[in-house]
Amino acid sequence: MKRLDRLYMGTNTKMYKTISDTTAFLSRLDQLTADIPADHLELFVIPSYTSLESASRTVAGGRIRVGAQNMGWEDEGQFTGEISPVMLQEIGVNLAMIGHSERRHVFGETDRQEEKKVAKAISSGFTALLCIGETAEDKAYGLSDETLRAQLKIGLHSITAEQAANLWIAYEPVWAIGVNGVPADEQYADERHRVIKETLSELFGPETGLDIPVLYGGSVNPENAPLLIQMPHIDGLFIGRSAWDADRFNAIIRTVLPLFGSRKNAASPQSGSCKSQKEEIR
Ligand SMILES: O=C[C@H](O)COP(=O)(O)O
Repeated sequence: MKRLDRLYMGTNTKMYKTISDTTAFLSRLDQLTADIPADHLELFVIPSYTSLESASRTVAGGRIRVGAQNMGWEDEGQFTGEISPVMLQEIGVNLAMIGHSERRHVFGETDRQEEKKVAKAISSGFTALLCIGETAEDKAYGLSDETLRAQLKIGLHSITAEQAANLWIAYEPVWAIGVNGVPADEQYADERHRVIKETLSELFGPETGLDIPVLYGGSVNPENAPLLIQMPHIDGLFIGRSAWDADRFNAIIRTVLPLFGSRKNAASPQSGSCKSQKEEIR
C-alpha cells in the first residue's frame, strides 16, 4: 500500500469551547508541537464558528491549520444560518469540514447537499474534509461498505481527479462517535479504510485516489490511537474529546508520530507504482 508522506492529526471541538478557550488551546498546542517538522505532520483544529476569526489570527504563520465545521454552497443568498466560502476566506480560513455525522444525523443533511458543499469548497480554493460513516443499523445489516461507497459516490459526484488533490476524507462510524460511542477496533477500521481507498481509486484513478488522506475518527483515545495508526490504510486520526486538552492531544501526537514514521519507512520501494497499488487494494 502506498504511504502518504505526512501524518494527519486533527480535532473538531464541536459546540464546545468559547473564543478564549479556543485561543488558549491553540496557543498551547502551537507551543507544544512547534518542533515537529511540517513535512511530518499536518495538524488541524476545527473550532466553533464564533471562535474562527480569533483562532485564525492565533495560528497565522504557524503550523496549525484552522477549519470550519460546515460551509454553505453559495457565496451569498437567502440561507439563514449558513456561512459562505467568501465569509470564511475573509478571515483566513481555507479548510472546511463537510458532512460531519452530527450534521447528517442531527440536522438532516443529505449526501446530495454534501456534494454541493464539497464542490463549492474545492472550487473556492478550500481543502474539503468530507466525513462519512455507517450507522449501527447499516452495520447490523452488513451494509457498511455499501453505505460508505454511496456516500463517496454521491458526495464526490462532480469532483474531478484534479480537484481531488484538495480533498481529505474522515471515516467516522456513527456508532463510534461521542460519549455513547464504542470505538471501532483497528482491524474493522482498517478494512473500511481499505474499501474507501478502493472506491477513491475507482473514482479518480489509483494515483490520485491513493494520495487522498483518509483519517479515522470515533472515540479515539490514548490507548487505541497507537493501534489504529499502525494499520496500513489509516493515514491519520480525527479526534474529538481526547484532543480537547492541548497537552493530552500533544501526547497522542508524540505517541503515534514515530509509529506512523516506521510504517511509512516500511513501505516497499515499488509502492509508488500503479500496479502495486492496485494489487494492494484488492
Ligand atoms: O469529529 C470528531 C468526531 O466526531 C469524534 O469525536 P469523539 O472522538 O469525541 O468520539
